[in-house]
Amino acid sequence: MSKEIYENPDLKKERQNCPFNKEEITHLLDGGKEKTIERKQLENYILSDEQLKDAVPMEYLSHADKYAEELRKACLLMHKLADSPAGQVPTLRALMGAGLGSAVLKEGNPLALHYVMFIPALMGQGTIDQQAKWLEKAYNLNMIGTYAQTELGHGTFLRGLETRATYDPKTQEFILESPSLTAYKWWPGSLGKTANYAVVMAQLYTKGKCEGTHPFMVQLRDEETHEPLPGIVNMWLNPVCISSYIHYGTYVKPTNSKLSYATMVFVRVVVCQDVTTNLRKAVTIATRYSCVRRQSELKPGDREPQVMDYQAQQNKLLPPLAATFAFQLAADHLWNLYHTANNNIEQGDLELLPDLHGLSCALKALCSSEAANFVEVCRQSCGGHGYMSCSNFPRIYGQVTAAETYEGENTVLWLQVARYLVKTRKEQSGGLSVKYLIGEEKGPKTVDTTLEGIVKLYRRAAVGLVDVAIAELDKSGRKGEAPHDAWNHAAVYLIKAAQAHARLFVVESFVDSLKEGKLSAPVRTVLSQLCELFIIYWLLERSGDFFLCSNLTKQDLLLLNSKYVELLAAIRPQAVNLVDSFDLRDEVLNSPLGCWDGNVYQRLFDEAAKSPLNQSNVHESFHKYLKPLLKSNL
Ligand SMILES: CCCCCCCCCCCCCCCC(=O)SCCNC(=O)CCNC(=O)[C@H](O)C(C)(C)COP(=O)(O)OP(=O)(O)OC[C@H]1O[C@@H](n2cnc3c(N)ncnc32)[C@H](O)[C@@H]1OP(=O)(O)O
Ligand SMILES: Cc1cc2nc3c(=O)[nH]c(=O)nc-3n(C[C@H](O)[C@H](O)[C@H](O)COP(=O)(O)OP(=O)(O)OC[C@H]3O[C@@H](n4cnc5c(N)ncnc54)[C@H](O)[C@@H]3O)c2cc1C
Repeated sequence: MSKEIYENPDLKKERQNCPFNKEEITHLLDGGKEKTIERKQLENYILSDEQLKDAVPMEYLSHADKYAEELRKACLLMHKLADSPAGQVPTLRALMGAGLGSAVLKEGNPLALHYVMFIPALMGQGTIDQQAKWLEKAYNLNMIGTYAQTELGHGTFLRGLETRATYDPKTQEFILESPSLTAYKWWPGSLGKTANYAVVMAQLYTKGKCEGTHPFMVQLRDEETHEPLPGIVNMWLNPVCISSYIHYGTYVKPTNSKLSYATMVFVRVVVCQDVTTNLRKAVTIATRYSCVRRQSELKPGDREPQVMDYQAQQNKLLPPLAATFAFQLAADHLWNLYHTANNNIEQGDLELLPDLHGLSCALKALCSSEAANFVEVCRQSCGGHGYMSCSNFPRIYGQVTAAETYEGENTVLWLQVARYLVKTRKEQSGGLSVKYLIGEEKGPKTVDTTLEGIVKLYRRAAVGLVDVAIAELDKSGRKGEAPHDAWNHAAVYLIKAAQAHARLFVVESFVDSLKEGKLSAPVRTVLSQLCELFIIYWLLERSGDFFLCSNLTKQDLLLLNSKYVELLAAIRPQAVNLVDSFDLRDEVLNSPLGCWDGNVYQRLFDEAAKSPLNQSNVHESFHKYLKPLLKSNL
C-alpha cells in the first residue's frame, strides 16, 4: 500500500486553486521547457547517488574531516561528469555555486576555482599555444588550478600588488618572488591544500621597468607527491607568462591594459546569478515556513493565524520574492551583454569593454548587497528556528555576504561604476547601457505613477544623481582641489549615483522582459504585480533620491504607499505557489523549515536528534568539569 505522503494542511490549502501555471514560470526561470527537463534529469542523476549523501551533518565534523569529506564528494562528482545526462558544461555550471552543487557540497566545492577562474583565465588570457598546452590538461583534471591574485596586503588595489615576475632575457625565464610578508598570496580558493597549479597575478618587470600586473602560470606542487615545489613559500619558481606580451625579449603592450582583468569580469557576471539562486532558496524556506507557522492572535478569540497573514510578514518576504525575478532577468540581460562584448573583444573590438565593466560592477555590487540584506530578513522572519544551523540560513547568508567582498569589494566597484557614469555623462559618448546619460532627459513635470511613469522617475533619479555628483566634483575643482581629492570628497554622491544607475538597469530589465516575454495572461498578471511591487518598494526605500531629482510630491508618495500595501495583499495568496514555481528540491533547500511537505516540527526534531550531544543523556564532560564544580561549594 503506497505510503500516504504527508502535506501540511495549511500548505495544501495554499496550493489549491493556483490561478497560474507554475510550470510556465519554472520554464521561464530555467530558460525553456527543455532546460527544465534537462535540469530535473541531472538532479535525479546526482541526488540519487547514495555515495554523495552525508553520513553525519557536516556541522558536526572537524575542519580537516569537513575538507576531506567535501573533497571526496567533489572528486566523485567529477567522475560522474562523464556520464551526466545533461552534458559537461551544463553539469559543471549546475555543480558550481549555490544550485545543485550546494545540495552535495554544503561547505563549498574545493574544485570550484579550477572551473570558475583558472580555466576561464586560460581561455581569456592564454595564447593559442598556451591553451593547446594547458586547457586539455585542465579539462581532463590532470592538473587542479586556482586564481592567485589577492595578497595579505592587497586585494583591491591591483596596481599595488607586490608579487614580482622579473624577466631574465639570458635564460628567457621569469623569476617570481614574494618580496615581503604582505606579498604572500592570501585568500585564493583551493590554494592551501587542493591546487597544484595557479594563475598568479604579478607585477611584470622587464629591462628594469614595471609593466603592471600580468597573469602567470605557476606550478605549486609536485604532480605525483603533491608536495609543494622547492621554494614555493618564497615563490621562487619558473612560471610562464600567460598571454605572453614578451616577444623575443621585448615587451609588447596589450591593446588594453585591463584585458588582464577579464577573468574578474566573467566572475562578476556569474556571481549575479549565483546570489540570486541563494536568494531564491532563502525566500522559499521563509515563505513555506511562514505559511506553516501559526503564532499569536490576529483576531481576538480566533485560532492563531499563519504568520504570513500579518502585513508585517508580507512586507518582509514579498519584496525579496519579487527581487528573485528582477535579479534573474537582469542577470540574464548582463550574461547576453557579456557574450556579445566577449565575442567582439576576441575580434579585437573593445568598444563594449567599458560598458561591460561598468555594468558587471554595478550588478554584482547591487545583487550581492541586496541579496545579503534580503537573506537576513528571511532568516529573521523565521524567528528562533531561522537561527538554527540546520535552517540553512547561516550557510546561505555566509555565501551571499562573501560575494559582497570577493571579486571586487562592493564599495570599490560602486566607485568604478561612478567613474564610468561621470565619464559617459561628461563626454556625452559611448555608454551603451547608460544611453539615458547622453542627450538631455526631458523629465515630465507632473509625476505619473503608472509602471511606465515610475520607470521614468528611476531614470530621472539616475541621471540627476550623476549630475549632482558632477556638480560636487566641479565645486571642489573650483576651490582648487586636485582631481583625486575632489573625487574622494564626492564619494558619497558618486556611490549614490552608481546605485541609482544599477537599480534603473534592474527595473528596466524587469519591465522590458514582461513586455517582450510570451507569457500566458495569468502568469503575466502575477509577474506584473511582483514587478510593480518591487519597483515601488525600492522607490519608497530610496525616496530621498527621487525627491532630489524629480517632481515627486508627498501626495505621490502617499499614493504609492497605498498601492504598495494593496499589492502585498494581492500577491499574498500566491506566495507559496510562486516559490513552488522555483522547483527547488528539498535537498537543494537543505532546510527542515522549507521542505515541500511542510512537516517542519518533525524534521526539526529529527535534525536535533542527529547531534552528537544527543547520543547520550549525560555527556562525559559532566564528570570532568561540572560535577567537581557542583561539589566545590565555591
Ligand atoms: C561557471 C559556473 C559558475 C557557477 C557560479 C559560481 C559563482 C560563485 C563562485 C565565485 C568564486 C569567486 C571567488 C573570489 C575570487 C576573487 O576574489 S579573485 C580576486 C578579485 N579581486 C578583485 O576584483 C580586485 C578588485 N580591484 C580591481 O578590479 C582594480 O583594482 C580596480 C578597482 C578596478 C582599479 O584598477 P586600476 O588598475 O587602479 O584601474 P583604475 O585606475 O581605477 O581605472 C583605469 C581604467 O581601467 C578601467 N578598468 C578597470 N577595471 C577594469 C576591468 N575589469 N575591465 C575593463 N576596464 C577596467 C577603468 O574603467 C578605467 O577606465 P577609464 O576611466 O580610464 O576609461
Ligand atoms: C570568500 C572569499 C573568497 C576569495 N577568493 C579569492 C580567490 O580565489 N582569489 C583571489 O585572488 N582573491 C580571493 N578573495 C579575496 C578578495 O578578492 C578580496 O578580499 C577583495 O578583492 C577585497 O580586497 P581586500 O580584502 O584587500 O579589501 P580592502 O580593499 O582592503 O577593503 C577594506 C576597506 O577598504 C575600502 N577601500 C579599498 N579601496 C578603496 C577605494 N579605492 N576607495 C574607497 N574605499 C576603498 C573597502 O571599501 C573596504 O571597506 C576572496 C575573498 C573572500 C572573502
